[in-house]
Amino acid sequence: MTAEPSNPPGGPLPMVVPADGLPPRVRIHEVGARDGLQNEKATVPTEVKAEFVHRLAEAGLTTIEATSFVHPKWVPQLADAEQLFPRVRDLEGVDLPVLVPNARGLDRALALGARRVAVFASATESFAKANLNRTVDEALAMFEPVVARAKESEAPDDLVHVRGYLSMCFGDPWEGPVPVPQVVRVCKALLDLGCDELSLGDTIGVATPGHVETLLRALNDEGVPTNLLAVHFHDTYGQALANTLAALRHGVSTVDASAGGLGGCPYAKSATGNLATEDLVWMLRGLGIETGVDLGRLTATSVWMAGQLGRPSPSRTVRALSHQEQ
Ligand SMILES: CC(C)(COP(=O)([O-])OP(=O)([O-])OC[C@H]1O[C@@H](n2cnc3c(N)ncnc32)[C@H](O)[C@@H]1OP(=O)([O-])[O-])[C@@H](O)C(=O)NCCC(=O)NCCSC(=O)C[C@@](C)(O)CC(=O)[O-]
Repeated sequence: MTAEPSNPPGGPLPMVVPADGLPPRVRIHEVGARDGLQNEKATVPTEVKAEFVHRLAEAGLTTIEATSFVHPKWVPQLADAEQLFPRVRDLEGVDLPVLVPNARGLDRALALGARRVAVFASATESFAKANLNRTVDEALAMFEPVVARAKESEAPDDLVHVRGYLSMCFGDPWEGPVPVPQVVRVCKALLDLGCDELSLGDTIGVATPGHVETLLRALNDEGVPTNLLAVHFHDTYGQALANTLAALRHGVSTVDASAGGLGGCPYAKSATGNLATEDLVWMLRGLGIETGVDLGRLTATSVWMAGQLGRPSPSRTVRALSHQEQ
C-alpha cells in the first residue's frame, strides 16, 4: 500500500489548529533501524537495513537513528555498522545519529563521518550493569571523554551533536519503580557532561501520564530546560501515546518512535516494542501538529519491513490502514 486513505474510519480527520499549550511542530526521532532491529533474533541483511533507512527518509523522517557502534558481541544484530553507515550517510537533509558507548565506539563512528552520536546511561544500577557492564557512575565516567571529544572543535559547524539517553526513568525490571530524584541526578550529570539533548527512556513501558508529568516538573525544578528534553516510550501497557501527550502538554517537542512499533532492548527483560511512529503521526495529525511525515508512505514502509521480518507489525495504525487497503 502506498497512499493514505482519504476517508479514514469514523469520518475524515478534523482540521484543527494545535490547542493552547501544544507545540505546533514535533520532531520525530525515528529509532526503528536501531532500537527496532537490535532485538531481532534473525540477522537482517545490511541491504535491507539500508533500504529501510532510505524508505523512512522518503516518508519524510529527518532524524533517523541508523545503527550502534557498540561491541558486536553485545549486539550482534548491529555488528554491520561499518557496512551500513556508508550506505545511508549521504541522505540529504537527514540527521543520522548513531549510538556510541565509549571512546572506541566514537572512533568508529567519526571515522565514517557520523555527525550525531548518542551515549546511553541508566538511572538504575541493575540496568547499567546489564547493558554496559558498568555502575551508573562508571558509565558516566566512560562517556565523559566521548562527549568532550565530540565537542572539541572550535568551529561550531564541526561540533558533533551528542544526545544522552537515560534508560529506566520510570521503572526497572529488577528494581521496580525508580525514585524521581535518582533519575534527576543522572539527567543532570549527562547534561553537565555537555550533552545537547536528553532522551528520557521508559525502557520497559511502565510509565503513566501522571508519572511523566511528575518527572518533567522535577527536572524543571532542578533547572533542566524542557527544550533539551525528548521522550522515549515503549508501549507495554498501551500508555505510550497518553504519556506522549502528557509530555507535549508540558512543552516537549521531540518524540522518539519506531516505524511499525519494532523494538525492545536485548538487555532489559520485559522490554516490548517502542511507540509506533504511525500511531504517533496519527495522533499528532489529529491534534493539528506538524511532523512532515507522509503517513501513507511510512505505513507502506512498515508493512514492507514486517514482510522482511516475517511477522505483522504491532502498530494499530499500520493494521487499520492496511485492512482498509484490502
Ligand atoms: C560498553 C561495552 C563495550 C562494555 O563491554 P565490556 O565487555 O566491559 O568491554 P571493555 O570496555 O572491557 O572492552 C572489551 C573489549 O571490547 C572492545 N570494545 C569495547 N567497546 C567497543 C566498541 N564500541 N566497539 C567495538 N569493540 C569494543 C575493546 O576494545 C576490548 O577489546 P580487546 O581489547 O579485548 O580486544 C558493552 O557493554 C556494550 O557494547 N554494550 C552495548 C549494549 C547495547 O548496545 N544495548 C542496547 C542499546 S541501549 C537501549 O536500547 C536503550 C535505549 C537507548 O533505546 C533507551 C531506552 O529504551 O531506555
